[in-house]
Amino acid sequence: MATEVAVWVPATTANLGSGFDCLGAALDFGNRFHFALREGGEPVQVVGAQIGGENLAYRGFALMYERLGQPVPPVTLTLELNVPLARGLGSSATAIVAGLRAAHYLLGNPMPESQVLAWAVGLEGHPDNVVPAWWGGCRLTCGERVCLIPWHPEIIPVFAIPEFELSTAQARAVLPSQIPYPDAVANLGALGCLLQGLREGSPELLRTGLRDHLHQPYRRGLIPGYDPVEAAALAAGAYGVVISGAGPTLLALSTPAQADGVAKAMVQAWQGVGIGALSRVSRVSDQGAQVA
Ligand SMILES: Nc1ncnc2c1ncn2[C@@H]1O[C@H](COP(=O)(O)OP(=O)(O)O)[C@@H](O)[C@H]1O
Ligand SMILES: N[C@@H](CCOP(=O)(O)O)C(=O)O
Repeated sequence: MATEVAVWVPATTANLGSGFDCLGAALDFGNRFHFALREGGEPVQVVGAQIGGENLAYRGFALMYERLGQPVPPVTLTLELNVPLARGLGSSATAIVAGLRAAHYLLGNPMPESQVLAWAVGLEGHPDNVVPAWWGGCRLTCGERVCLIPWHPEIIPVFAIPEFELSTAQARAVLPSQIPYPDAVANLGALGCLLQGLREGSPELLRTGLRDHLHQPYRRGLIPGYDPVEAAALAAGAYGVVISGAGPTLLALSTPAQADGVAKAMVQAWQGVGIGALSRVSRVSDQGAQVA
């Protein structure tokens, strides 16, 4: 039996506007988690980075042993993090997927992959970052059904990542428990347009499809600078701007030719309201979580 394993998991951008809690895409950067079993000592030693809250990589790791009725072995966990924490780029999903995948591997892969994925989704609470992190690509999840959504290669995701954090828990706390019927209907139409727009690379369909009525109206107030950053991206030629995951990172979809200009405009707009930000011109990647 192996006693150590490394798992790489991609960052994700979830929701993509109208696909709240069901649509997300894997990106071309990610986190690496190395797990080495020990004979004894404290349950977990973490090396490489400090996580503000609970270490969800260890939580996922321990969950696998618990579900199989086995004692959780002491482990040294080494983190190589490239996904910023609490920014809406799926950091928690990388950790959960890595923990479960690592423990599953070390136990000899005894469970169907679909069961391990379901446990990962259960721990995160929604599938739209965990599922693309697991499989790669852009994925729509509906119950147990997962669809690969074609992503036109001329659509470039451009991220503006502000210096402040916003936890997913905070961003979910502002959502109402009920929404008006017209808002639900508007999102049904928008999601249809978005999926078609992502497939065709159609600017008109993307503009319509990125409009959301379920979460963004309630969350944008948590993101100082949202309005000027959105306006700057649109003026620089973006198809639209949405909150990446639960925020505060903002995602613009752009043509390849305009991507660098959109990135620069978004960062400048954030700086204009006194908030530091970094940009990242990314790609949707086919590569899901990898055990090495
Ligand atoms: N890379 C990581 N490794 C371990 N635990 C993590 C990691 N990223 C996030 N977490 C845990 O998940 C919690 C929730 O993160 P969250 O606000 O959902 O961030 P994000 O939106 O970036 O996924 C964090 O407070 C932390 O306890
Ligand atoms: N659908 C979730 C997505 C959270 O993604 P994260 O990258 O912020 O963890 C939500 O919008 O709450």
